[in-house]
Amino acid sequence: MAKMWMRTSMIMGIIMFVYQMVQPLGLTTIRPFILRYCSRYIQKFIACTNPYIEISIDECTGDHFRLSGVYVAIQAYLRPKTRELARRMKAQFGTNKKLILNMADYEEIVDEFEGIKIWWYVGKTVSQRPVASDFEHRHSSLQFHRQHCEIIMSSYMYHIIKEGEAILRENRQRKLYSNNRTSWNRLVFDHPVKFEHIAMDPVKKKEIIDDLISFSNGKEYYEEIGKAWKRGYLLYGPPGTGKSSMVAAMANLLNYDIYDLELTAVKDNSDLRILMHETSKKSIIVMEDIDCCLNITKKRNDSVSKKGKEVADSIESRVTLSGILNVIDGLWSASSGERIIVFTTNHIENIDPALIRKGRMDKHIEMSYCCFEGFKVLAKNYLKLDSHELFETIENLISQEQITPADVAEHLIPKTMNNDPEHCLENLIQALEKRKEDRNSTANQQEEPNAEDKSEIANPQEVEEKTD
Ligand SMILES: Nc1ncnc2c1ncn2[C@@H]1O[C@H](COP(=O)(O)OP(=O)(O)OP(=O)(O)O)[C@@H](O)[C@H]1O
Repeated sequence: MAKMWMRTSMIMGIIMFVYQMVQPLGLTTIRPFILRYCSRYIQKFIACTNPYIEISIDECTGDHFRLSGVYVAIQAYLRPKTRELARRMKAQFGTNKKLILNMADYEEIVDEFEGIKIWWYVGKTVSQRPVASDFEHRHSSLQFHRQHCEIIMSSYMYHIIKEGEAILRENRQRKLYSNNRTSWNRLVFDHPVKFEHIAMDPVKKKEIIDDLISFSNGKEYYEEIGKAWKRGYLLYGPPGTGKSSMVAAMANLLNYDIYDLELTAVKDNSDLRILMHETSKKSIIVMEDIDCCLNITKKRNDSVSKKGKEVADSIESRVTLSGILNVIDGLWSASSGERIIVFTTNHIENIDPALIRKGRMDKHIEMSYCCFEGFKVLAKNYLKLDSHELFETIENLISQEQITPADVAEHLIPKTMNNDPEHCLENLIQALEKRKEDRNSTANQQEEPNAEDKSEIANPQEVEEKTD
């Protein structure tokens, strides 16, 4: 170190000496060169002696001054630390008036990674735009000791970007898209339903959650097996069993957007292709009541449901089964990023098997009538009850009657302020008992004509009289 200082001061001395010699000669033309040479040397000298490295990440990217995704991710990563460590912050209000705090200009905080200290700092730059006026933008700079360069470059930088992106994804305002003929309209997706609210067999529910999570974390796996990163789910079951709620819960679990594709609004296969290619990654594309859509059911003319017939009469969609198959397979192969396609139907028997074969619809999920486990979920959601003495009666009745979770939920919602949980449970018991009575009386009615028939046959005299 001492040697270096000696050598540097010698060189500085020589430079000063040369400069002093040159100055009185008035050699104005070579003076700037000498000065530039000196300042370059000084900069090199500082770089050699300073053991710290600085990297700047600019707020803007490219010639068009677009906001850099990496910069945004870094800001998101630093945000929790900023709240904790910074003395000066800048406040912004995001969607839903959510308060966002970032580091103020020229503020500095310290981060730590694997025992290494990293100093973060926000600076400002003024850039000259080719057309418009000069414009001021920010950069985030990190400083660290030269000896940690390898770890910072190979691990830390990737770590902060990944973490930042995960934070952004979590806080992102999700979107619900609905289509017209060839374009999507966007709304904020704000459905609060989560898997814990869905009434269904808990084993089946866990299986679905595991499947979704392993899909969303499966980038490497899908690459390894050479398959597009896509998954299809078929949700089938009677109305009111929670198919739409399940789609919303899926989107909330994975933090995906929803594209609610109304096939009856799409004129033909080529418009369908345009719509599908406009969907973004990390999304769920839903086609509800797929059996009701035009031209794609198994035996359209004789078995299409009532709703399907009404739709068929009212619009002129020429989307065909092969159009849908092509567009799904095309999307599967041509676009990058994870996507889920969900078909829902009340009549699985009406759907062409080609549309729901494994590989297109990988998982078939039956949404069925409410079981006792499902009821317990609803009782917890609506009445905040984990147990009650009336549960046993309900368990007994619900195992015999077919009642949808939507119907159970309707009985459990308190109708007036005075409705206590017990009253709601009694309402449900009454409803279940009424169903039981109705079922028994229908069964009796069906049996009665048979009894008459038998008695008629049992009395041959009467039969003879009748035939006469
Ligand atoms: N399995 C369930 N778990 C919790 N709530 C449910 C469930 N099924 C239905 N519900 C309640 O009933 C309402 C209607 O359910 P949903 O629209 O999800 O049923 P669906 O099967 O999609 O019906 P449809 O076939 O008529 O579209 C929901 O808003 C929810 O409150």
